[in-house]
Amino acid sequence: MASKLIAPSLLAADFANLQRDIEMVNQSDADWFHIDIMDGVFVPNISFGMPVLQAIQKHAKKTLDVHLMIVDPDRYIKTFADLGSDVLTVHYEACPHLHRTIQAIKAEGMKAGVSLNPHTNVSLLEDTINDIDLVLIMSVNPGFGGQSFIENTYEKVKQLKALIERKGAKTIIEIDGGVTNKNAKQLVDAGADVLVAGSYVFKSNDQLETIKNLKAIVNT
Ligand SMILES: O=C(CO)[C@H](O)[C@H](O)COP(=O)(O)O
Ligand SMILES: [Co+2]
Repeated sequence: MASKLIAPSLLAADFANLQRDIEMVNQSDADWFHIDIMDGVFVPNISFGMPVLQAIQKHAKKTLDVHLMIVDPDRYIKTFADLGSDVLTVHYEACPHLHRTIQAIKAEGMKAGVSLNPHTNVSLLEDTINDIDLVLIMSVNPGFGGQSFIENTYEKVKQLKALIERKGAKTIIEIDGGVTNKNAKQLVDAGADVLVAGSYVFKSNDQLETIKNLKAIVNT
């Protein structure tokens, strides 16, 4: 069985000490950097944009997992490729031509991710799942870190896993929002492959130890 991955979300990092926090992730047992881009339109919050991502890319030594919470993401696919994104995830709810968007992400050499809001049913990916490299299931409403995990997520992960298997797809499943040591094991048991953790990692007293423990929990 492939090892399960941990992706600390820099949304919860100390932006006045961003390089320090990036180096912490570089040295940790974490696998990916999760980077949340919010436009204040698709979600009711603005996070950061291209200059900050450029600065992150200069120091980050692991996979850049970029989560776009923006309207009309097609406009910026090439820009995010040029900024070093390895995985580029768009929201299902923001893409009227999802199939075209997925192909455009892949054409730029990135893995294509599609994220589902808590209210969006997994079955809507029936016709695109074989083209999607990663599905990101939101386990909170997107826009803010530090929110409580929505319990219905376990059921959604199971439904998505069943869809992937039924279609013979190679898609991996990522979970984002309110992940802690309390729900991590149950999420991987339901079928998750990658867990994003923001506040749980960065607000802890020993971040390296927190990541190490989370990684151990999901791989036992
Ligand atoms: O996409 C996100 C919010 O829209 C963040 O990735 C997510 O909230 C992670 O933060 P936390 O672990 O603190 O919930
Ligand atoms: Co995110």
